Amino acid sequence: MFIAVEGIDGSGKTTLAKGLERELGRTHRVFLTKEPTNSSILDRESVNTPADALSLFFLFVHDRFMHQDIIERKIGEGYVVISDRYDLSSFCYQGPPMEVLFGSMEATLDWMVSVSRVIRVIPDITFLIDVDVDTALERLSIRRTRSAFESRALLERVRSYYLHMAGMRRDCVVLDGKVGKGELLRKAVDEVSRRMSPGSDDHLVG
Ligand SMILES: Nc1ncnc2c1ncn2[C@@H]1O[C@H](COP(=O)(O)OP(=O)(O)O)[C@@H](O)[C@H]1O
Ligand SMILES: Cc1cn([C@H]2C[C@H](O)[C@@H](COP(=O)(O)OP(=O)(O)O)O2)c(=O)[nH]c1=O
Repeated sequence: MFIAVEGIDGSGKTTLAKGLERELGRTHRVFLTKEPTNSSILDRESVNTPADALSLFFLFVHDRFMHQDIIERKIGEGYVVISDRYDLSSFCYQGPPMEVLFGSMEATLDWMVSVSRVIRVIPDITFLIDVDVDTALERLSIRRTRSAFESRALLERVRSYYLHMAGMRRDCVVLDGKVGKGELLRKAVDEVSRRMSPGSDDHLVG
């Protein structure tokens, strides 16, 4: 099984991904990973022009193109794979600054989804942790640095892209990120348990 955790910066992805690793790790072999795998992609001053977003989109898709082979291998070895961010991050972060090239969110996403067909390993479940931008930024304010992606206006657009994508993708499960960490984790674990077929033991610790 392949689980992705998505949401705006500060939504609680890393907390949930680690919680899932711990809880699912009681009964399954778990491989926790993240994107970008190549964090030098993030060493940029500005990401707001369409040209910046376009080159970033290709860099992130390339990073994922390589990453999917590792994920596929781990799934084949019987692991439950959890990725902190995956393909929705590219659509939802690079989409807003590129929208001017396509005229609408729908047209932008159509193009991105089409380019992203090179990514053949798609999550069984994508948890989208949905929180309002104020809450997310408040949580991030205790962090030392902020990435160039974390401006309020952009995060509002990113959130609306995420909610739109959730309506388009069958693997997407929207979780209310305002609930406490424990409750959020419980809901996610329940959802995973429901999706794992009852008799299946192919992910069990041997
Ligand atoms: N459900 C939650 N309720 C309250 N605070 C949370 C919750 N989940 C995470 N946090 C806190 O918010 C901050 C950002 O969480 P983190 O998991 O790093 O977010 P992300 O990976 O989405 O940027 C951390 O200080 C974390 O302890
Ligand atoms: C994977 C991916 C990440 N990003 C951005 C979103 C985040 O701001 C940043 C990831 O930074 P990271 O330091 O991993 O942060 P966080 O814990 O906040 O998720 O990269 C994209 O814009 N597109 C992508 O495809």
